[in-house]
Amino acid sequence: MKSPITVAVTGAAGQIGYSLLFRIASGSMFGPDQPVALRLIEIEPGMAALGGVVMEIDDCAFPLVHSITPTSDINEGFKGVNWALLVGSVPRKAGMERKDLLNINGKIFTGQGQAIAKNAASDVRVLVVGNPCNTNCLIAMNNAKDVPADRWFAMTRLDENRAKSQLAAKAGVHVSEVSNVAIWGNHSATQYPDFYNAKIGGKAATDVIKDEAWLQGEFISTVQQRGAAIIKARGSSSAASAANAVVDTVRSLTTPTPAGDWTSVAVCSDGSYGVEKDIITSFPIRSNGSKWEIVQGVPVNEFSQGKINATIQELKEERDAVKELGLI
Ligand SMILES: NC(=O)C1=CN([C@@H]2O[C@H](COP(=O)(O)OP(=O)(O)OC[C@H]3O[C@@H](n4cnc5c(N)ncnc54)[C@H](O)[C@@H]3O)[C@@H](O)[C@H]2O)C=CC1
Ligand SMILES: O=C([O-])CC(=O)C(=O)O
Repeated sequence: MKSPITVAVTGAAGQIGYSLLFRIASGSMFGPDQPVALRLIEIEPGMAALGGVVMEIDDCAFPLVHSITPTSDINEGFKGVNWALLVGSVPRKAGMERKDLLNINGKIFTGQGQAIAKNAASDVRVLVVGNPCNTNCLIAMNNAKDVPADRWFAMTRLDENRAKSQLAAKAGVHVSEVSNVAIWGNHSATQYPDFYNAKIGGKAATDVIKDEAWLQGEFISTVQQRGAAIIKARGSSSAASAANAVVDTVRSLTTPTPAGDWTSVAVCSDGSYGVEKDIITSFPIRSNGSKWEIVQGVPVNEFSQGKINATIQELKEERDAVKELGLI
């Protein structure tokens, strides 16, 4: 039996938590022979509901669950964690942009960054889901200077999965035929889902879908606005698909990327592709199972460059706003 991986999930009693915990516990995230120690973090008002979720995890009798620690104390919650999944925060409502949440959610991530630096395992990796996730990740990272920059991630995998699904539907093929979909920039309405480098059945997506006006227009806006469309339809923001994307993100970072493909996650920019350094922005990345790298040499044409510039500009503005708030 392997020794357990310790995973912290904040907002564990929330919508995403309710889908995510059972996927982690069943082995979907770390594999079918990897035990997990769950550290479930909630604010005090969420603790009663979290107690119910813990009862349900118990009632699944998962063979891989080594232990469950529900807590509202972040120092206890992040103790010894190898992975910290920062979900807990307020979701937006209809009519809001994700960055409207910065004032509400931003300050959560200063304390959590500090508590991670103080308590987590030396190999900790952190994935921020709570919105606006790129800039919340920037806040946490800047409040945890001892944790190297390559351990911080913010989630754009849901956007990648959405983009793949839209391309597959338009091309009339199964989604598994779609590869090399890069999301650039912010998890927001300015993100750029890059169809120029995407492949369908191994061919350039633009050779399979000949409708470039659709690709440049409706495709991009559908992906950018998908979160809002779900809020409108469901009355609350996407949860099961978000939890699924968390599982996909961690799996993609901890298992080798298939040859020739890449995946999307927001990481601390090292200046690749001329992007401002030290902001958290989505790139195409590859992993060998333990180390990841930004894929270099992906062609960026003039159209793509314009879209990337716009989303990076928004991230710089968000960074400046949180600097002004004293959060970084
Ligand atoms: N990056 C992405 O692709 C996506 C991000 N999200 C974001 O994820 C976040 C969570 O969404 P839901 O689970 O639907 O919200 P929710 O409101 O159902 O659950 C959030 C939970 O977090 C808890 N919480 C609040 N502050 C906390 C803190 N300081 N520490 C620990 N727990 C805290 C709340 O008590 C609540 O139980 C939202 O910010 C949402 O916008 C949602 C979908 C996709
Ligand atoms: O749109 C929202 O507020 C929730 C979210 O991040 C998404 O569904 O992509």
